[in-house]
Amino acid sequence: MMSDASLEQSLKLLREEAGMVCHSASSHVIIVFGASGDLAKKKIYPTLWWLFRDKLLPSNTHFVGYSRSNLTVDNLRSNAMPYLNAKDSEWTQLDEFFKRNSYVQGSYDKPEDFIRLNKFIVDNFSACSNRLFYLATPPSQFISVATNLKAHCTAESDGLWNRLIVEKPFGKDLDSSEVLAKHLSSLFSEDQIYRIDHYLGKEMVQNVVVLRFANRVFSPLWNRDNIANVVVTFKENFGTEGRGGYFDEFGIIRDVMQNHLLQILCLIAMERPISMEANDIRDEKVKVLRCMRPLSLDDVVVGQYVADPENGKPGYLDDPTVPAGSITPTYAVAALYGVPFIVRAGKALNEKKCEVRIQFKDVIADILPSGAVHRNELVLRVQPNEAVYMKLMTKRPGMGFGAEETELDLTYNRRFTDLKLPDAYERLLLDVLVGSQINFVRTDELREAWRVFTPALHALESQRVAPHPYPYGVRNGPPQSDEFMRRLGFTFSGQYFYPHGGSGAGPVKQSGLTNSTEASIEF
Ligand SMILES: NC(=O)C1=CN([C@@H]2O[C@H](COP(=O)(O)OP(=O)(O)OC[C@H]3O[C@@H](n4cnc5c(N)ncnc54)[C@H](OP(=O)(O)O)[C@@H]3O)[C@@H](O)[C@H]2O)C=CC1
Ligand SMILES: O=C1O[C@H](COP(=O)(O)O)[C@@H](O)[C@H](O)[C@H]1O
Repeated sequence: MMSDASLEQSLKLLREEAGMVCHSASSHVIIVFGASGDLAKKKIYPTLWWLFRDKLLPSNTHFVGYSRSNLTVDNLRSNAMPYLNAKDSEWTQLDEFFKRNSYVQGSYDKPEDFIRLNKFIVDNFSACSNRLFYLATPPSQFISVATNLKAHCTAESDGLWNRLIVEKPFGKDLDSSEVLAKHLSSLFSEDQIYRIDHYLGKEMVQNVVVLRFANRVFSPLWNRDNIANVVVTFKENFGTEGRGGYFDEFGIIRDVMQNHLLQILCLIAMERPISMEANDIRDEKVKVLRCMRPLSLDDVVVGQYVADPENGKPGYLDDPTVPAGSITPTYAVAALYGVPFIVRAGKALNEKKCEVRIQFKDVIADILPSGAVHRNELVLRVQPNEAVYMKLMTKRPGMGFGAEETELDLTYNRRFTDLKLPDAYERLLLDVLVGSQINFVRTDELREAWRVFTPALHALESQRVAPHPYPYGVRNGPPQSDEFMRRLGFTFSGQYFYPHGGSGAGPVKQSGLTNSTEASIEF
């Protein structure tokens, strides 16, 4: 009788003879599920094109779009065209890119469609292809797509890999996220699953670890003895505008706060990881989350934008894709356990911006006149116009002896000229191709994130808490949010003056100030 080992060896030889074993990949195939959708046209196809154009992809890479719609590659191209930013001089290369594309129409739940997709890949490229599956479908399809992929469409030879990119939202609360996580992990191993949070691919978010751990000046100050509060802000100056169908089911907390802002916060709050390995960094992020107690209703203020007759902008409920009477929050500010950490996110505000603001505790300024000294702030501006600046006090230059608030300013586009920063998706897609999980969310991180937010989300929904109204275009959601932040210790002096223009255009003056002299105090 044959031993198990020799049986396995004989089978291997037979498979090799039949051409079923690959020693290494001869090509890479990137399969986009949900190729007809919004994300595909606005983010995924442009990213693939930029990576192709800049020759950052393995040479023999092919792209297969898959969705239920009856489409052609030409349709994919024209849908994505407005987002590709292709110059006239790049036209030939763009044609080359689309020649590498194909499209397969199929369902997300019928095994025969996935068998057909598999045959398409093997017939048109090679059985020896690494496969990257991008799940850009509505989350309701994740389970059936993953199940069918595993059963009928993965590369099944040693030496090849299958990787799965899963877009957010990863569930709607702790329970639904656990169901999804368990299902995916019954099919694919953790190192095959890439849960994408595109904020982790943004330049300034990537910079947090370097800024914190490569600079001696910050480490002794980075603790609750010196930091009064940390505010992580996400603002958009537009509303849902036709995307209400998706948004209304989730709301701003699930859309932005539980994922993007919490990830940034973890990088700000974590202890030094033992190395830059993906799991060492993610271990530290999980420790931060595990220290946080679950949010209750007292820890949040929610708002919903209403029409502003002065600027003619519509309210959330005026969006025809939003259900009548919806109480879904479009703005939220929450206090997370710790320093405190304040996270806030809102649609239809006065500007588009994402930043981290670290307010240091007040100095004992008893040798200076009262009110002359403002607390230091370190600001990491994620977007727009990446910048790191520290607001601090200096003597006003000249004969006088006034104290003036000014800044140490590292504005990227002034300091790093000719800089082309990669789009977050470009960086993250390359990470997946090289097998780096460093910028992706691990199952236990996700579980902890939902543990923190689920009680408040359930309470808001079960008690039908009405969000506070705020007019489209205001600075910080409903008036209750500034009050909430003040109670948590955030202070705003309103006297700072930045002469060069900031995230917006032109010189920046705070209310009541006309120039830097007025912002200083003589003594
Ligand atoms: N390198 C650069 O480009 C630099 C740019 N600047 C620019 O200078 C300007 C001022 O900078 P900075 O002091 O950091 O930012 P701001 O003065 O705009 O805001 C400081 C903080 O106070 C909040 N705030 C603003 N107004 C009020 C208010 N009336 N009541 C309560 N809170 C308020 C802000 O909230 P909210 O976010 O909601 O407004 C923010 O959290 C900005 O435009 C900035 O971009 C400054 C330094 C460097
Ligand atoms: O994930 C999301 O992010 C976008 C904002 O992304 P950005 O890179 O343009 O800042 C947000 O508009 C959207 O609602 C949300 O789902």
